[in-house]
This record gives sequence, structure tokens and C-alpha cells, in this order.
Amino acid sequence: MNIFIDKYNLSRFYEYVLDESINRIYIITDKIVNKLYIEYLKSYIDNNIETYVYVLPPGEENKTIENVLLIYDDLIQNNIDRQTLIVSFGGGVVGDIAGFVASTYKRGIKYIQIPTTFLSQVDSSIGGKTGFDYKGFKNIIGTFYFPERIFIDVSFLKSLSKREIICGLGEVFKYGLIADYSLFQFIKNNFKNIYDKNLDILMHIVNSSVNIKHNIVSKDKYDKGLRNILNFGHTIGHSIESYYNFSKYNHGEAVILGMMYEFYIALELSLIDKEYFAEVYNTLSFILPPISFTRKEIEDLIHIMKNDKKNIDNNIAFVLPIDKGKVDVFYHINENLIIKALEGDWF
Ligand SMILES: NC(=O)c1ccc[n+]([C@@H]2O[C@H](COP(=O)([O-])OP(=O)(O)OC[C@H]3O[C@@H](n4cnc5c(N)ncnc54)[C@H](O)[C@@H]3O)[C@@H](O)[C@H]2O)c1
Ligand SMILES: O=C(O)C(=O)C[C@@H](O)[C@H](O)[C@H](O)COP(=O)(O)O
Ligand SMILES: [Zn+2]
Repeated sequence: MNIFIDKYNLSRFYEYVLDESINRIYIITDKIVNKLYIEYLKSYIDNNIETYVYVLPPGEENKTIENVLLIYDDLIQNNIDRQTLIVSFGGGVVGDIAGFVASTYKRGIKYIQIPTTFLSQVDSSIGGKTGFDYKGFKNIIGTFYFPERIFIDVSFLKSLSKREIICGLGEVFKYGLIADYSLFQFIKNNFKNIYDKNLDILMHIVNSSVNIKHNIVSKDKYDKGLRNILNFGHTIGHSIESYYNFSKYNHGEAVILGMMYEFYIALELSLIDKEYFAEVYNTLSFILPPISFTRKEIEDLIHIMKNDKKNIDNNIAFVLPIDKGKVDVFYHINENLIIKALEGDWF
């Protein structure tokens, strides 16, 4: 596996640069990560290596084509060639943009990921999905482009806010519900250790998450079928992010919301029993309570869902739970049930 996990140590990154005889590095990061960690990263780059740093404004609202074009301009201005290594140094927003730039500039140059948020360490740095939001649709422009290596240093997580820890938990709960229910229970039993940023606990969660995602992606690299299960909670989650124009809910929060509505749909379809529903709903709603939508808002949400990349023949794809730690993809969910779930009379 090309993924290396450690704490307070990026020496595997240093060794990779040496082994590949890289003499030019182009770092793409964001303002917050740059301020906190750029000197730490540069301490692993020899002085003889020509190094450029491009700093994005932080946050989902900057995952845009405009920022992609600005990076292209900077690459051209600095005459960056195909022998340069692009280093994505930040969370999932930086990673998706940096990956897209690396996959398209000069028809593709090598890149690596050094993820710095909980969510990017457990999810976005792995699997090669790149891209940006456009015309209010989530990740609607993008490529599959796999990093040469992924270097994870869990010590970056020490500086994360509780909100950002919760965002990462959204994707980790997802892994528990699609592949390994014991991981869901481990999280439930370790909230205090996680919020206290106990690095041994976080390292265990990152390791488990990376193994689950890597295993699924290795069987369906280009998201043709099996990999859809990694999108559990995202059909509704992405529509909520988009509906609020990426300003109200962060991605991981929207996934937590999406998983609750999709669990309710599964309960109504008798795909799961009340006990399983209650155990999961009580855990997720304790972290982030679900919200009710008006009929007009739901029309807009469903319009957005109709552009989901998983859809087939304009049938909205829903990944739904069918057993503990097991999900499947369904295409013909009655629209009245979607409306009922989002109107929220059930909570
Ligand atoms: N490509 C994929 O497979 C994939 C998977 C999951 C999510 N995503 C995408 O990832 C994005 C969400 O990523 P995210 O949750 O990392 O958000 P993010 O990249 O916006 O980072 C969250 C915030 O934390 C800051 N930050 C980053 N590292 C920090 C650190 N170590 N300490 C303190 N602050 C830090 C950032 O500057 C930002 O303000 C979404 O756009 C989502 O669509 C992609
Ligand atoms: O890697 C995947 O496949 C995923 O679905 C991981 C998701 O957590 C992630 O948010 C991904 O970016 C969503 O993919 P998309 O194809 O719905 O944009
Ligand atoms: Zn996600």
C-alpha cells in the first residue's frame, strides 16, 4: 500500500523525495495550514530542492474553478514542468483541488497527499477522487487521479477544532455502518479520548479507516459499483451542503445528517429493525440533531439529488443499510418516502 501512517514524523516523505531524485516541489496548501505547519513540512525538504508554495483561502466555498485557474496561472508563471512533484498539504478541499490540478496540468504530473484534517486522513486523501464544486453541485467536475504516496502524520490532528473532529467522525461512522460495525461501537465508546485527541486512539481509527477504504477502492477504482457504498449518507448529505451553498454544514456534518435520513428510509422499507435504527439514530443525533425541511425546500433538495453521480437513468441512487455494518444501493425509492424522511415528523 502506498500509504504511510505515523505521528510527529514525516521522514517517509523525505525518503520518497530522495529515492525519486525529485529536485522541484510545488506545495498546494491553505492559509490556516500554511500558518500552522509550513515550516514543519519544509524541515523535511532539503535546501537544494527548488520549492514553491501556493496558498489557497480555506474552506469549502473556495473549492472552485476560479481557484483552480489561479493555480494554473501560477504554475505557468513559474514554468513548472512534468518533473515537478505537486504536494497537497491540507484537508479535503486542498486535496481535491490539488489532485485535480495535478491530473490536468500538462495532462498530468505526479503528486502526493499529506492530509492534515481528521476527515482527509480517514477519507479524502485516499482513493484518487479529485475535483471541485460548480453551479451549486458538489464535486460535479473532477477526475480519478491517484497520488503516488500518502503520508499521514496524526499529530496534525492536535490543532483541529471539535467541529473538525466531528467532520472526520462523520466518515468514520460511515465506515462502521457500511463495513465494520465494531468500528462504530469503538467510536461510541471512545468519544472522550477522541475529543481529547488521544493520538493512540486516533491512530487506531485512522488505520482502521484507511484499511477499509483502501480495500473497497482496490476492488472498484472508478466507482462503477461496489465503491458506491462509500457514498452512504452522501445522496442526501451532498444535497444539504449544496442547498445551503456550502455555507451552513461542513461535509462531514452533512454526511451525519444524510445517514440519519437514509436510515429512516431503510426503517420505513423494513430493510432494518427498530433496534438497529434506534442505536444508530441515538448515537448520530446526539452529535448533530437532524433538521426538518419544508415541502418547497425538499423540492430543491430532490432537484439537487437528481444530479448525483451515482444515479442511473435519472433514478436517484440511495445507499441504504440492510444489516449491521452492511449497506446496498437502491434506485427506485418512492419520492413520498424521501419527502417524509426530510419533513422530519419522525424525530
Ligand atoms: N476526494 C475524496 O474522496 C473525498 C472524500 C471525503 C471528502 N472529500 C472532500 O473533502 C472536503 C472536506 O474536507 P475537510 O473536512 O478536511 O475540510 P477542509 O479541507 O475545508 O478543512 C477544514 C478546515 O480545517 C483547517 N485545517 C486543516 N488542517 C488543519 C489542522 N491540522 N489544524 C487546524 N486546522 C486545520 C482548514 O484550513 C479548513 O479551514 C469536502 O470538499 C469533501 O467533498 C473528498
Ligand atoms: O471515495 C469515495 O468513493 C467516496 O464516496 C468518499 C466520500 O466520502 C467523498 O465525500 C467523495 O468525495 C464523494 O464522492 P462523489 O463521487 O459523490 O463526489
Ligand atoms: Zn464524504
